[in-house]
Amino acid sequence: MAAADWGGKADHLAGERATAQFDVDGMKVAWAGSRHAVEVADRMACLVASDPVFRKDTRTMLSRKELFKDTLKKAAHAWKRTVELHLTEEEANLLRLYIDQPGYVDLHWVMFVPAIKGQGTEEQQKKWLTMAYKFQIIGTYAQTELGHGSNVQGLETTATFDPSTDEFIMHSPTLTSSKWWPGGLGKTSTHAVVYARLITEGKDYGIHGFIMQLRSLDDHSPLPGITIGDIGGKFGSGAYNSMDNGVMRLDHVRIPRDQMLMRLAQVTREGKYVHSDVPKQLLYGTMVYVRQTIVADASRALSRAVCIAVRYGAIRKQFGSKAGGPETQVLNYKTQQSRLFPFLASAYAFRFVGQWLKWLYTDVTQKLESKDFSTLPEAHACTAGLKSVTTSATADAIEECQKLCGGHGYLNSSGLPELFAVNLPACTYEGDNVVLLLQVARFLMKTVSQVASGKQPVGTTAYMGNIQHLMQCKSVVNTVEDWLNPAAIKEVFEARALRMAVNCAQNISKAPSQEEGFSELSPDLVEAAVAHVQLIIVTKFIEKLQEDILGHGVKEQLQKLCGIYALHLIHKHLGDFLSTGCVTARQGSLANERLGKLYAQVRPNAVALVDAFDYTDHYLGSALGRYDGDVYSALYKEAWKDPLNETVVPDGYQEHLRPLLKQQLKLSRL
Ligand SMILES: CCCCCCCC/C=C\CCCCCCCCCCC/C=C/C(=O)SCCNC(=O)CCNC(=O)[C@H](O)C(C)(C)COP(=O)(O)OP(=O)(O)OC[C@H]1O[C@@H](n2cnc3c(N)ncnc32)[C@H](O)[C@@H]1OP(=O)(O)O
Ligand SMILES: Cc1cc2nc3c(=O)[nH]c(=O)nc-3n(C[C@H](O)[C@H](O)[C@H](O)COP(=O)(O)OP(=O)(O)OC[C@H]3O[C@@H](n4cnc5c(N)ncnc54)[C@H](O)[C@@H]3O)c2cc1C
Repeated sequence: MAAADWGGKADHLAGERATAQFDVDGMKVAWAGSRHAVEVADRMACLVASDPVFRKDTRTMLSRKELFKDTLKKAAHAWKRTVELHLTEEEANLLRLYIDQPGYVDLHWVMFVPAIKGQGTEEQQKKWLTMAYKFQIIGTYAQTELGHGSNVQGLETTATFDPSTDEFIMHSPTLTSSKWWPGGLGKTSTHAVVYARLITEGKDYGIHGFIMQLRSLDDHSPLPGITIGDIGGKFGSGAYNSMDNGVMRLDHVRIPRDQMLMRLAQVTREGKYVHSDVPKQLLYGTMVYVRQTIVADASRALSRAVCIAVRYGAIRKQFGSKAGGPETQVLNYKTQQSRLFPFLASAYAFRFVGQWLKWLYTDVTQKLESKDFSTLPEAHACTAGLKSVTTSATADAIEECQKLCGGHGYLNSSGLPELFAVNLPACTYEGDNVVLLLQVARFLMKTVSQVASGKQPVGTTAYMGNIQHLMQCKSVVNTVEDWLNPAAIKEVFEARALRMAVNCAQNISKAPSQEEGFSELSPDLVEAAVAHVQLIIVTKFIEKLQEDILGHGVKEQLQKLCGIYALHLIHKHLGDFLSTGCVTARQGSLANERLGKLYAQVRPNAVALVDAFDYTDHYLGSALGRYDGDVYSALYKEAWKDPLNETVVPDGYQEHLRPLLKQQLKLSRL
């Protein structure tokens, strides 16, 4: 995007941009995935930024009710624009993305529609998706209950088949079976895919999905037997409070039999339960799909925080030469670089692994269509693990970026508090991160045992097949420069991950039972899972560098960022690398030395590297992260927008402040 599109004002960061040693447009293509992706993203971002309905600069000052209404307005306007402009699915998704306000439409498109696509029969898809695609109905994904979220098999809502009427009776038998959390459920959704225990012929067949109409399509009132509301305010101002996460109780609500999603299993007219030949885990397919999209969200959120902190760090000056010379840009402090540049590298690393994960998901989906279910366990492990590691790292990094921006980072106008509050729940929704890492660990333990019995692992666990070498190899690194070698880096990550997994497997085998061992060792298993996932991220970054990457200096910058990503992990998790004997203390300190050199090389490119994310000022929503770097004017201007500044003398002065001051004055005169 050209500077003029950002307002064409003085560029306080021009000096920083002049020191870049690479082609920023080429980097934009590498980041977005293709020239086409850059072009569409630019067009949609500008469409949103130039439309007054999509303003969000006073969002954190709105009451919950005002914010919710504003979300309804934006969603309706977005749909109107989508129809008027005949936007493609790709364009419409990006439009929603740049509007940047969580709302019911996210659940409708990201969960309700995919759940019906994945679990509905062709006939059911035809009926329900036709209405959903035209927004004649609004849907959500109602799985979690007050008493159970992680343990899906523990859900209590029942769907009891009544053969006398050919209906299911949907019921919440206890307080804890109340549906709790589904986005859009509180006030908006007309329909939902509701997960409930299927009971027929007196037998409980476990959790299945059912399509339910919740509200009247005439006046939006809940249908008989359904009690629905919003679950209340959430963390932070603005942020996820635009979403009406809901609570729902069902009192013997009847739905036709054909509203059970019947791709995985069916109930016949007579009430017989019949299971299809597809694995029952496909019930969890929607979650696999969404976890994959969340990795892309994490890289976006992290890149926004880093963009703000880098640009501000280049503007902000503190302390200077004793002789009264110019003050130092805080970005020049080595401590600032060692805290911030690993996040910059992580943003790129997560972006590339997210692109790969999207490919993996598409590949698995195609295989499933031809009834090849062999890659499902790996897809589950990869989506669960990457969702977990990227969202946890992103939430931590956004919080640290606030600190990196000092006091101004704590202001809502920095954009960081809202960014943190919106992304923090990604560590919990779509599966608590620890629960998901334990799923990865379970997959790893199975793979280790298969390797032990001579089976050759494939895909992201293929490295485990090299067990003879990886269990006893020593890193070849001898000089600082040796840490530039991708093969040397990959080897230590592989050895660390494998040794941690094998240690766990050996310790589990000493326990009285597999289950007890798994439970006792769960903290170690989580660490082994993290090591495996970090290896995937490092590997995919290295593989990205083997592709054709166009643009002067682009590949060189990415090589440096890949080095920073890998070496900062070695530095951070040195305990793992030392205790598993993959690197020595000396090699660890050489890695750290290399890291310092890489930070210095990235420094002149830092602002250009965040420019390559290609974010408009509207999307970034930060006085500190403005493209033109005019930070202080922006902060000053933003302050005056606060409702407290609407009057010079505040409300409450007459009732509370004046009497207090007068009283104290009187007392002092006595
Ligand atoms: C250029 C860029 C363009 C971008 C355009 C993007 C457009 C975006 C537009 C706008 C942006 C808007 C932003 C939207 C962002 C996303 C919105 C996100 C909204 C979030 C809303 C949140 C929703 C939710 O949270 S829904 C509820 C989620 N709940 C959970 O995740 C529950 C977690 N629990 C579980 O998954 C399970 O209970 C469990 C896995 C923990 C345990 O399962 P269980 O059956 O009890 O037990 P287990 O014995 O462990 O497993 C049995 C076997 O099954 C295997 N398995 C488990 N899960 C799966 C699976 N998912 N798939 C495959 N297999 C699975 C498991 O490994 C076992 O196998 P084994 O062989 O027997 O070992
Ligand atoms: C903003 C937001 C939006 C959401 N949207 C939806 C939605 O649209 N639809 C929907 O159905 N749900 C939704 N959810 C619910 C979400 O999916 C659940 O909150 C999530 O799956 C975690 O489950 P839980 O809340 O039961 O946590 P719990 O499982 O109760 O977790 C509590 C703690 O226990 C730990 N723990 C749990 N089990 C284990 C274990 N086996 N081993 C070790 N530790 C364990 C966890 O790590 C965590 O620290 C949403 C949640 C949030 C926060």
